[in-house]
Amino acid sequence: MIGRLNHVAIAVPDLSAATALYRDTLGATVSDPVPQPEHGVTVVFVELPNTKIELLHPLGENSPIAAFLERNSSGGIHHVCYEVDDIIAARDRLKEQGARVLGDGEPKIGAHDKPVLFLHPKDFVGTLIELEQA
Ligand SMILES: C[C@@H](C(=O)O)C(=O)SCCNC(=O)CCNC(=O)[C@H](O)C(C)(C)COP(=O)(O)OP(=O)(O)OC[C@H]1O[C@@H](n2cnc3c(N)ncnc32)[C@H](O)[C@@H]1OP(=O)(O)O
Ligand SMILES: [Co+2]
Repeated sequence: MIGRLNHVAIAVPDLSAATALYRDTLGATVSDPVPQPEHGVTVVFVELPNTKIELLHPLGENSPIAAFLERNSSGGIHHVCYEVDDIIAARDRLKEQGARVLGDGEPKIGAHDKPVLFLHPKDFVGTLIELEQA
């Protein structure tokens, strides 16, 4: 069911410092910061030849990454995003199998203008999973 790795997301305490690290030290192509108010984060995209890295920083009062950054004060890998062909079929199959789909279970439009859903990290060996419709 899951297909390509779309991105790996890293939560960071200082977005401009993390962007400079990826651009200047690691020599990657990075985007400008893109606010995603629906998701409570600001995102910088790092383009790699075979995938993307998302640098995430909290946005607004109730950011879903705030508690994670409190626990991981220097930042850390926050989620991986896998592509699926049909996000509703994937969601229904996962729910049947007992996995917890986060939020209200309805896909939101993600950073790449495609529907996304998140799966509880405790149901997937300690890793938060994002599904994105390809
Ligand atoms: C823009 C978009 C896109 O790419 O299109 C994005 O990515 S938006 C990316 C931001 N959006 C999201 O992440 C949306 C989905 N995420 C969420 O709803 C939340 O982050 C949760 C996954 C529910 C976790 O929230 P929070 O940390 O406040 O809950 P909590 O403190 O009760 O944590 C419950 C347990 O899960 C663990 N836990 C929390 N976040 C985790 C993570 N990212 N990876 C692995 N484990 C994690 C905690 O350590 C804790 O374990 P213990 O009990 O053992 O201590
Ligand atoms: Co993401």
